[in-house]
Amino acid sequence: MGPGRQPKVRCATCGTGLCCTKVQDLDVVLGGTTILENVNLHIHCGELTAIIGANGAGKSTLLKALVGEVQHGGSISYLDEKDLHTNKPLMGYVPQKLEIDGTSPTSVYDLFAAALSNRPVWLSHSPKVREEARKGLAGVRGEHLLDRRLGALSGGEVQRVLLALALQPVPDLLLLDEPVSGIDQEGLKMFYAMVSAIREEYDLSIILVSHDLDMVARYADRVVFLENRTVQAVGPPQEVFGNPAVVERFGMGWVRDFAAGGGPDADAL
Ligand SMILES: Nc1ncnc2c1ncn2[C@@H]1O[C@H](COP(=O)(O)OP(=O)(O)OP(=O)(O)O)[C@@H](O)[C@H]1O
Repeated sequence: MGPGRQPKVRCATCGTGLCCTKVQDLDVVLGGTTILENVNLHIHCGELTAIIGANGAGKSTLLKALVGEVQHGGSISYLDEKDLHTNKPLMGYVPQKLEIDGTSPTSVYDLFAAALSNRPVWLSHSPKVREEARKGLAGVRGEHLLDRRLGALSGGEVQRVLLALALQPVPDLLLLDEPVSGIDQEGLKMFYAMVSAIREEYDLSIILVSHDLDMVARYADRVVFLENRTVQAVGPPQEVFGNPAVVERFGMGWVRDFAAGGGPDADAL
């Protein structure tokens, strides 16, 4: 946890941390189709919660509902240290993909300048803004990307830049939609290592949509399994990966081994 964010108030329901997010009876209807229904979740502060499920299960839609990008029924409430209930936690969001015009002259620094300063991006900025941008990128091992054009970045580099931006300033809730394409295995490992480091450093909730069960087993504190439009299982990885519905969905031998205490081979990750 970061030095400036010491827990003072504990969530009355779970007692695990400073803040938490409660999702109650959430549903989402898009284009006349019910995508999510009756979703109930309690997201704990200081934890990395991974959302897993088959393609089309509604994982990205759940993140979009949390961030307010799609309308939903039910309620999402947030408990924080100041007033105990607020509907406006500070959110950081990294989408699954971002359409970037490959020919655009916009640089990574332009993005940071827009986020960090009140001045129009085409005007010059103080060295302080540049230094803050450099520091932010250094946190995701991306210092060298500062003056690169956005359109010239690889998928993994874009994700790192977006992750650094999502931490300006450090949010209460960090929502990450893992990209399904454009990132190689090394890039994915680096992404998870960075997310894990962020969880260690700051007292915030991280909600991560993931397609990589090995990484989830290794890094997540809590796993949410979505299927048939709702939450089918929630709990620590050990518990959720032992759930018959999860074993059936993913059909992976190690899921059972993991539940039995074996776990994925760390060297293979
Ligand atoms: N705007 C929309 N209008 C209608 N249906 C939509 C809309 N957006 C998403 N959907 C549908 O909602 C369902 C859930 O989509 P979502 O992207 O949330 O799934 P997901 O679990 O994140 O999938 P993936 O693992 O493939 O990324 C899909 O069937 C998708 O086609």
